[in-house]
Amino acid sequence: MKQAMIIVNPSSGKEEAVDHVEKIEKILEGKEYTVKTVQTEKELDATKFCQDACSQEFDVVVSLGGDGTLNETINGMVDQAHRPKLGIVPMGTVNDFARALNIPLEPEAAIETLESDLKKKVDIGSFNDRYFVNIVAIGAIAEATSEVSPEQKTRFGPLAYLMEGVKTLASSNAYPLRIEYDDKVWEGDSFLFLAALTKSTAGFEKLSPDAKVNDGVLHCYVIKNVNMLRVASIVTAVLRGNLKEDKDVEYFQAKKLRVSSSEKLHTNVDGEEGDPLPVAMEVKPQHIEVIINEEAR
Ligand SMILES: Nc1ncnc2c1ncn2[C@@H]1O[C@H](COP(=O)(O)OP(=O)(O)OP(=O)(O)O)[C@@H](O)[C@H]1O
Repeated sequence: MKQAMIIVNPSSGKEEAVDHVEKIEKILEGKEYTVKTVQTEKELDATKFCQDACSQEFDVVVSLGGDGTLNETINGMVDQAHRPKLGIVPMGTVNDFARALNIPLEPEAAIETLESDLKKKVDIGSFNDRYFVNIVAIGAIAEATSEVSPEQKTRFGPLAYLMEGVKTLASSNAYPLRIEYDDKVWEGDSFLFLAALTKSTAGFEKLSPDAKVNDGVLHCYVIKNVNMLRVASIVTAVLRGNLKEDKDVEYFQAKKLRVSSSEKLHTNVDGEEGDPLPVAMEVKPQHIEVIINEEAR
């Protein structure tokens, strides 16, 4: 008998995740899975549940929650020998990974995706001893956006990050960065460094428009030491999807990176605070299989 686990974060989004469990169970049972539903209570529960599902060789794990739950679920499977297929039902305010995969953002529609037999292999990034699926940001802005409150997110959605970012960009300094990537090095002063696996960051789907979920590379943007008058044009470039063409932005692709600084600099990994510098990153190409629908293909 095939086995499926549903990992539910009841606190995600508008606290409506639990209302969707029954429909998911029905769909999976209809596909002849024995279904085990578990609820998270705190940080890292999703990782532990997913590790159990891997060691018991479950066929499918569904993450019913926001990007935090999804990130914790994926962290629970990356290192495992047996990795179940991943179903995603987005319940958060941003849902970057679902956006990147063209999985519907509306939960009812996303649940119907689970009827599908289509799958897509996606890249995962390692960041020191953990994993990410969307983006790593380094610099003062990265630190500020970790502080966006749940209330701000609910009220303003992705704009909350943009507002916090612009506020910080206008008041912070550039920092010296050394970025070793593949066999090259970039060294200089930077306001912000971004390493993106997917096109969607904080709900902005054009930040790194060329990044495909399965292209095996990190799309890297170094925003150099810009004069304050140029902040507005960089924000416009982000919104228009042409950040990499900006004269104050260095763009490159890399499979492997090491970032260090003489200053104490913080990082933001998929929207949460990460280790301070120095950090190492590497792409694990097409490492996880996600259930998608025809549209997402
Ligand atoms: N029962 C719970 N109550 C409170 N927090 C929880 C619970 N279960 C898990 N968590 C923690 O909540 C964090 C945030 O959850 P998640 O990202 O899924 O929802 P969200 O914050 O509403 O989504 P988004 O960030 O997209 O708005 C998880 O990373 C997890 O550590």
